[in-house]
Amino acid sequence: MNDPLAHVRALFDLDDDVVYLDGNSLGAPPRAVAERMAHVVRHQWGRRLIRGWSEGWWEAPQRVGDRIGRLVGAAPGQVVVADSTSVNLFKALMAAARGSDRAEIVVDAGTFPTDGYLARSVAELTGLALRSAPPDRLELTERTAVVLLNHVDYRTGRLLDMAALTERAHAVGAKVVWDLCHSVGVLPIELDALGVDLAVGCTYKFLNGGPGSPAFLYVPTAAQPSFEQPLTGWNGHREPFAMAEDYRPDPGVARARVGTPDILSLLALDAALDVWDGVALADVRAKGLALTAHFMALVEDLSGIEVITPRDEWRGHQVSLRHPEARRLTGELADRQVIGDHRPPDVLRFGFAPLYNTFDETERAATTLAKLL
Ligand SMILES: Cc1ncc(COP(=O)(O)O)c(C=O)c1O
Ligand SMILES: Nc1c(O)cccc1C(=O)C[C@H](N)C(=O)O
Repeated sequence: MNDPLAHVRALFDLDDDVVYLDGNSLGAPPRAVAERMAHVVRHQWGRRLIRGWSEGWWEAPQRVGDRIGRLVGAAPGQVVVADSTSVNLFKALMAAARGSDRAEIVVDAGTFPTDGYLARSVAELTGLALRSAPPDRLELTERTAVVLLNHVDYRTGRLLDMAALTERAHAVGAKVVWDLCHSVGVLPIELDALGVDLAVGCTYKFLNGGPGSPAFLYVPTAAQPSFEQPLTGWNGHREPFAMAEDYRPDPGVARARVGTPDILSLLALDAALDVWDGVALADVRAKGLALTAHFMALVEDLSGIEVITPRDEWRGHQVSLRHPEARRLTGELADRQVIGDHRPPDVLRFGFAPLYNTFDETERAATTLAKLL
């Protein structure tokens, strides 16, 4: 395949003898990050000290949010980078559910656990019921206040139809919150165009922000005045430095902020996002589909292996294989420098990051697995 992204791998600090197929859990470090962090620590923090806050740090959650907005089809002023995905899920679900005269929150069955746990807490706090339903049988009705959906399933890699499901939720007057953890940086997403109500996602996977890099939250402009999130910290205040007694939320997306941002992680993410300059998401998508298709073709007939990732284009950039000895195989692959991961009880997961993974690596991983089996 002609690979328009072949040159991007050189922007990453990777060892060529390691086949890294776990970028869907923790992305690889872009080389620019180490250099930028040294600059931030020595020059911004070191020389500017407290003055850093008025020299770009304070606005960084919105500025970096706008950079992510470009990857998810959100016009400027609608994405903030802050906190963890879990915390942002809580803000989003509470804002969507509280005050509703409807009866239930719906979450897709097989959701990543934190989403389900938080939906449960929000249901308890708001007095709504929580119903878990398979994505192809959601059965949304006028009773549904909000539905929480994982765009790409962390276990199987299945991709949901965001356009159709958002429309279905809206047809019954329900709100939809999308978890984009496994789809941001994978395929073109059109949050504004589809009229998505709220979305969250993490930045340490395909956005390569680094371990624990802050998550993002999308609140569309039209919904901002009514976005009443429960964590009314001073960073979300209209005039944080007025130190006022009463909480008055910022009129814009900054109302989704809570406390002091983790500037070092945020600026590491900012540096990591540079690798996306000049990259077309359509190319990323095409290569991701090709890498995963190639890998599936190489492993599907191996003894004891069942491919559980969809073969059609309704998949993200991971391939999940079921095998009774998944845990042992994942460990033995890692011993041979092929890094994937294991999800209990019996799933081997391989994430393909088109910015740095190659077809040669795909073949090395498949050959190593074949030898082990
Ligand atoms: C779909 C999904 N949602 C949420 C999370 C958790 O996010 P965090 O640990 O940033 O709260 C993850 C991964 O950890 C995930 O895969
Ligand atoms: N967030 C993680 C962490 O803090 C440690 C180890 C792994 C993770 C992950 O991101 C797991 C990932 N969300 C998954 O899809 O399983």
